[in-house]
Amino acid sequence: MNTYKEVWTNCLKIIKDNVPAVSYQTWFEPIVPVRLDSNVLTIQVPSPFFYEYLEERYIDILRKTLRKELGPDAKLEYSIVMDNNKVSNSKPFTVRYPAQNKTELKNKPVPFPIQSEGGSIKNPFIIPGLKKLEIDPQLNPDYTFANFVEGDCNKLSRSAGYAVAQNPGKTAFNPLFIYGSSGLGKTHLAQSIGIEVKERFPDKLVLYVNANKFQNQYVAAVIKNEVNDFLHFYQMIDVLIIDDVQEFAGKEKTQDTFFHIFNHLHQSGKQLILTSDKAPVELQGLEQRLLTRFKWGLSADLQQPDFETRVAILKRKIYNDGIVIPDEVIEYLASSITSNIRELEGALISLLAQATLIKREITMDLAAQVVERFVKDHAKELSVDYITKSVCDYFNIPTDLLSSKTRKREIVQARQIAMYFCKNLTKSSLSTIGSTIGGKDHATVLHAYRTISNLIETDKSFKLQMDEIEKRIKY
Ligand SMILES: Nc1ncnc2c1ncn2[C@@H]1O[C@H](COP(=O)(O)OP(=O)(O)OP(=O)(O)O)[C@@H](O)[C@H]1O
Repeated sequence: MNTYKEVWTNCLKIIKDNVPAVSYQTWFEPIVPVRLDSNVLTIQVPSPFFYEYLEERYIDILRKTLRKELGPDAKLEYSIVMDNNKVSNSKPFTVRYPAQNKTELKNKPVPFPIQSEGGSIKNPFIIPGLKKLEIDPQLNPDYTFANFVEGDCNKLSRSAGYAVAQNPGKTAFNPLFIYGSSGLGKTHLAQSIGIEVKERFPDKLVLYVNANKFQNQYVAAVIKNEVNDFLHFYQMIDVLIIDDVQEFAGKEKTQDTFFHIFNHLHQSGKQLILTSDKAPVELQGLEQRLLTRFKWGLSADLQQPDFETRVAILKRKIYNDGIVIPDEVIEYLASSITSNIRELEGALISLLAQATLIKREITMDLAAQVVERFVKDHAKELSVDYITKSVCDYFNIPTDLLSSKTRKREIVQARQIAMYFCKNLTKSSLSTIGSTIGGKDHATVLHAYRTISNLIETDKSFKLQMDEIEKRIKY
């Protein structure tokens, strides 16, 4: 029989080959194996957040490796050592996986979270020395105002963005909150502002960061005990652009930290630009005090472009790429793909690739083939809201009932099914799925996922029903 250390070392060997090096260092190296009681391995982790993160991101690989070592009944227990500075009672306590009841965790003061996925912001923690501080603003040079075609769908947002770029921090549009569905130009517009500010005011510190990356950096700072440096760094920025703030949903500590950064920057007359897939009033899982602040400046939406704007966007792209395409083909593309500019561009790129590969002229015939395939492949952009609605339609229940507190069996199961499909068919995190569907936490989503997976494996008629729902969602 292997000792607990050997078991864990064997698990680590497999895990190391299967997760990125930086994640391995961050999430697996700090783990200390503490005991093995028949098939139950206990590992010690530094905080509840650590445990939650492992459960959310790495539970599959943990389960597989552990079963390989200890057989199909392998179990994992966590011993969570609280930070001595922050918790009076530092006695470790254990949570048995699968941990469905988080009250034990919730009642303990939770130290700041941890983690790093090797965020790509270069030198995020440079301390200003004698020389002027410089940071890489993380801007895509193609995302300029010149390349952002104006139409009725984006007039207000674009002109507000332009005004902000002329006078960052000094207009009433602070924060500037840009929202709209996927692929309608939020990132492009937000980055245009950053590029314009850099051109007009080269000394201003501009930084673009996606909300997930911000969260990862924050967590990494906590691990390394560098939260002060993290705050200091962000509080120095003159124009801070945070993309996809809906991703902060359910991440309370990150929201808390962002709240402090927001206040500091706003009070110091610095500019904040935020993007989101929903208007502030519709955002779920975000603290009220943040939502209130998001509404302080201007909330401007991006809508679906009309036909003329879609044609203009394609023409701009073709012109930038130095290519010539017959007008009728451009118009055909613009009339076939209507709701998402990213997909419109994608279809154009596919068409160019096809023409190059098979050395054929770009004709209407070729365009029709490409569009047909493209529309099929990108039939639907699946979102948590869309999936929830599809599941509710299938069971013929109102969507708001799914988010209610009812314990009625069929509602609970419909909710679990919606969560299952959201985890499988979208890139949303468990926290985001949970907070969108009834304000639940990530553990509830994980539990739902496991319950439904088990049912699919064991109950044939349930599986058939699930196949039918999936078809409805996808086609
Ligand atoms: N008005 C526009 N003019 C020219 N190009 C545009 C315009 N709007 C969007 N695009 C292009 O469409 C693509 C998708 O835009 P972007 O990534 O900014 O969308 P998004 O709203 O941020 O999407 P998501 O929410 O999925 O991140 C980009 O290549 C962008 O350059």
